[in-house]
Amino acid sequence: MDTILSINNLSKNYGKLKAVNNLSFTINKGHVYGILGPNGSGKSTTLGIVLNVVNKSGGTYSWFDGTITTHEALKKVGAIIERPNFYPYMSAYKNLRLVCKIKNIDESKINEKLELVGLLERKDSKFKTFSLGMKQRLAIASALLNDPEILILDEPTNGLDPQGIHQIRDIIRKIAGLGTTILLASHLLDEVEKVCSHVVVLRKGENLYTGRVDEMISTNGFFELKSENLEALAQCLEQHQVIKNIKITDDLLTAYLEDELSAKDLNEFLFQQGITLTHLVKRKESLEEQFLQLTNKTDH
Ligand SMILES: Nc1ncnc2c1ncn2[C@@H]1O[C@H](COP(=O)(O)OP(=O)(O)OP(=O)(O)O)[C@@H](O)[C@H]1O
Repeated sequence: MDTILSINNLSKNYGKLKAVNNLSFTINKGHVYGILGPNGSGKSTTLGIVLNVVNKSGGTYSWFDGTITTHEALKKVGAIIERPNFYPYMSAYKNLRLVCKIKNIDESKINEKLELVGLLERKDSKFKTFSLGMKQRLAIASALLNDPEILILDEPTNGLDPQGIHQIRDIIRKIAGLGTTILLASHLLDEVEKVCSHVVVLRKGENLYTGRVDEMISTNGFFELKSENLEALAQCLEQHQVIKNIKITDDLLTAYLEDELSAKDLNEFLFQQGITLTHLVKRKESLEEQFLQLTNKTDH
């Protein structure tokens, strides 16, 4: 598998503050990666380091297996790490034409990228007439002009209205579908869940989880159960080997699983013990619950 970026034990200190603490992860071609963490967890600092705008304190990173210099590598990277900034009185098209001139890119790409972000019809409108969402989409088009190997976005939907958020997420998925690797930083769990295939979870600069988003839900899940006799139900479940522990809240019993157990098998087992359920739902923790668990675990 082609490696786009590998980060090894990367650290950044601001005085005593460890903004990034011994962080390691690898980005492979063709996936959508999320760096997920609350505000101040070190997402922007990490992006700043690999984009060569923030100096690291320790560790290493290498682009494209270290086969080319960082300077050359960054020519294959499209990044938006600040609010989009273009000339307000110039049209979208003319702004992108200027970017092409500066970066020595063929102008023929402009229409294709404007189309991709849904702005082709507005190409002659002045930048200052654009909504925030349109400005962000123009920034994405601009970052894609040189067909980068990877697109890096820092909080791409910050400040946008629901429709704007939806459009940006659709565009990110579309770009990924065309084969571009994506790395996005976000503090929004559902954004990562909806857009990314892989995630690096950060808290106070430390890596709490790295892996596939779907595998992050690593537990076997739990059952939510109700019965007219909760006491008897609880006693019965305690004898079941696969039930790890039980929690009762009002009339709802939650039974956490240590191993695989189907709803059918549990229902049969309870019925044989003379217990009739009035409610049976099998659930897995959402990424949000999992994320909260991960962040709580290290909260001393
Ligand atoms: N130039 C700086 N000088 C001192 N401290 C800094 C500097 N830049 C960032 N920090 C601190 O480093 C930590 C990580 O900040 P960073 O911006 O990387 O986090 P983040 O996860 O991107 O959060 P946000 O979404 O709020 O930007 C924070 O505690 C922040 O205050």
